[in-house]
Amino acid sequence: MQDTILELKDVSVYQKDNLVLNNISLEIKKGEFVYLIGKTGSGKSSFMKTLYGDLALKEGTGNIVDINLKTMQEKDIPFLRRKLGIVFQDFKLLPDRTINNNLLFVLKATGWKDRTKMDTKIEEVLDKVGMKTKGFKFPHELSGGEQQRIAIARALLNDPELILADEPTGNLDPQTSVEVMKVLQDINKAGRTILMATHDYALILKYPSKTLKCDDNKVFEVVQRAV
Ligand SMILES: Nc1ncnc2c1ncn2[C@@H]1O[C@H](COP(=O)(O)OP(=O)(O)OP(=O)(O)O)[C@@H](O)[C@H]1O
Repeated sequence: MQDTILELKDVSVYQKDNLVLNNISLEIKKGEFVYLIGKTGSGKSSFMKTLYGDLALKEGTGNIVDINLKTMQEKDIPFLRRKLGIVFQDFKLLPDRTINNNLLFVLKATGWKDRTKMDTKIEEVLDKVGMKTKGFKFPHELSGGEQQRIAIARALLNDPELILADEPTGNLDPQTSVEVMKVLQDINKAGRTILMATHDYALILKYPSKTLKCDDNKVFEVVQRAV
């Protein structure tokens, strides 16, 4: 299991009683950058939600960052989330506090106590996304691309073994999308595993990588044609 970050066998994903995805078997290894593509409504978000414990795994077996999704209980979900970094399309920053305080809030909520260590960590993650000088600002004082970089910094706070990014460039213009993508690429080059759901084929062409597709209730790997 050492090099395997995610392994699913015969997994089915349901929304209420509706079958969204069927018979998913796949593996993601440490260090990979994997895209998840598919039409609107094909099940990308439902797939991601199963991985971060928002949808229970009812059929099949799954292991993610050494946690068994099948036997995991409600009380184990915070532990799972701490081993994952999750990035959403709409950033989800707290509007009533500065960037530094957004990050501090997450550290405190995940058990950090030492203020000096917290400040050092915040500086480190802001530096990784090129936002070291913006910590004093409020979210609404930043552009969409900057807010997404902060959301990526937030995802890095607890050194996650896997980053799940659900349409991280969905609200950004093409140029800003490329800038955010460069940040994700750098993070991946530094050794972190990333699974990114996206509609953005231009990004995939610019940064080709292993690609999974949701279609017709299935998830399968697609081979990219050379361009
Ligand atoms: N909370 C819910 N309750 C019931 N059905 C849902 C719920 N969320 C999604 N679905 C259904 O599950 C299917 C898959 O939706 P999902 O959001 O996973 O697709 P998606 O590929 O992420 O779409 P998009 O690209 O638009 O975000 C759709 O048919 C959708 O209507």
